[in-house]
Amino acid sequence: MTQTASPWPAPSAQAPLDATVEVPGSKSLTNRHLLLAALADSPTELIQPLRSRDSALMISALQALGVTVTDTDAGLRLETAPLRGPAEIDAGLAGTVMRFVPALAVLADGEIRIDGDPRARERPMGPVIRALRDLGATIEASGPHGESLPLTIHASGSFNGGAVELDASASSQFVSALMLAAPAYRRGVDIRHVGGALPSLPHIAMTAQVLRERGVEVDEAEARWRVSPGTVSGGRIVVEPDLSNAGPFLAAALAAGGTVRVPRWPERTTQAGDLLRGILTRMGATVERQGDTLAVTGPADGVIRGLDVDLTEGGELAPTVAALCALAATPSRLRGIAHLRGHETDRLAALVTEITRLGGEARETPDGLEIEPATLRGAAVETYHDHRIATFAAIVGLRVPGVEVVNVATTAKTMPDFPGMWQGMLGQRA
Ligand SMILES: O=C(O)C1=C[C@@H](OP(=O)(O)O)[C@@H](O)[C@H](O)C1
Ligand SMILES: C=C(OP(=O)(O)O)C(=O)O
Repeated sequence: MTQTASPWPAPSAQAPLDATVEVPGSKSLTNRHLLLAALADSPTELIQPLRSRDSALMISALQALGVTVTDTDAGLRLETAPLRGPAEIDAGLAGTVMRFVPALAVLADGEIRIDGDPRARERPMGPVIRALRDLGATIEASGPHGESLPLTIHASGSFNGGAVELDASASSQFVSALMLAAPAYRRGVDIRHVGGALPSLPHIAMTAQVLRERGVEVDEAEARWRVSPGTVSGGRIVVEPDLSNAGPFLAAALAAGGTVRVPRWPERTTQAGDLLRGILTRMGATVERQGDTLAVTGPADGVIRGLDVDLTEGGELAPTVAALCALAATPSRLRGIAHLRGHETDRLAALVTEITRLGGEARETPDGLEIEPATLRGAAVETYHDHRIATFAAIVGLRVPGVEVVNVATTAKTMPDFPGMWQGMLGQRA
């Protein structure tokens, strides 16, 4: 990871926006389809996939296990082969790589080592490691209970799968990981979540949806998911734009005024980013579909309304929403997001620290944040290798002069050229 030498001066908006922003492909859909391509019975063609650090890490992981990945004009072509080790896999800071790939790697033949960035070694992994061990995997892992990266999987070329209980209250990705690899397990999986509130249910629905699209049988009940063993079909898959990454651009319409449009907004989707339509409306925006485009217009009087919202389903939207709350005229409460403490950084602590640094007022609650109206001032915002803290700062910077973003390059985790796209939205040259 490269650290930019000097902080990026976040541009302030000089006039109301009038922009159309083409958002790159969804991280969550891209990495799911990449992983499924490794199990498919025929080649997979991904059209408009995300090309970013997280998807590059997934591609490298699959290549290390024997999958052939080729660039095409429209995207990527993947052709699989029997999965094999030995392999060394870098998960970076990608939750989708560090959780999904171990569930795939148990199917390979040989020894597979998986490690990541220093922070990746702190992100929760226990439930997925324990579940794979309960199902018969041999995994050596570090950490106090042998439950964090780095890990070594001793795989034998096939895996039984079966029934397993796990606590997914720290991350929905534990459930998605097992579900995605399950069609290739001899007995599939039958997962029960036992534990506290389960976050990010739309992401589990997305996992079920992509499996079904490829011909796999999935049975969903309350806190229980069964995936039958079976063939995963290949074929041509068009990836939706990343609606969570659209978030900062749509939020810009509230922070700066004017209208921002995002084309190719899906009519129906499992992406949690679709929740933004309701959230931004509650904060004072006018949100409308114009054909396949979503258009968000900021409030005519420029006044952003605070809100009390449960983000259990869309935790990854919290930094974007928090930026608008920090600019809002009334108090806000974000609930249901205790698990954000295990994201790229402890996002609740980071948001409180950075809002405070900007002259705002914010505090942590057991499961979220409270943010009060305040007059903000410019500051150099720390980003903690977290792409969404960087985009949080950019949103605030539209309205507050003198905001700088430390290591804006960290946005490359899920967006190839965030500074260029942001300046393009403002009609400025990068
Ligand atoms: O499965 C996925 O693609 C994701 C699930 C969610 O994880 P958590 O349930 O850990 O929040 C989300 O926040 C993350 O950005 C992507
Ligand atoms: C939590 C996130 O990422 P990850 O997939 O690494 O968990 C995120 O992108 O907001």
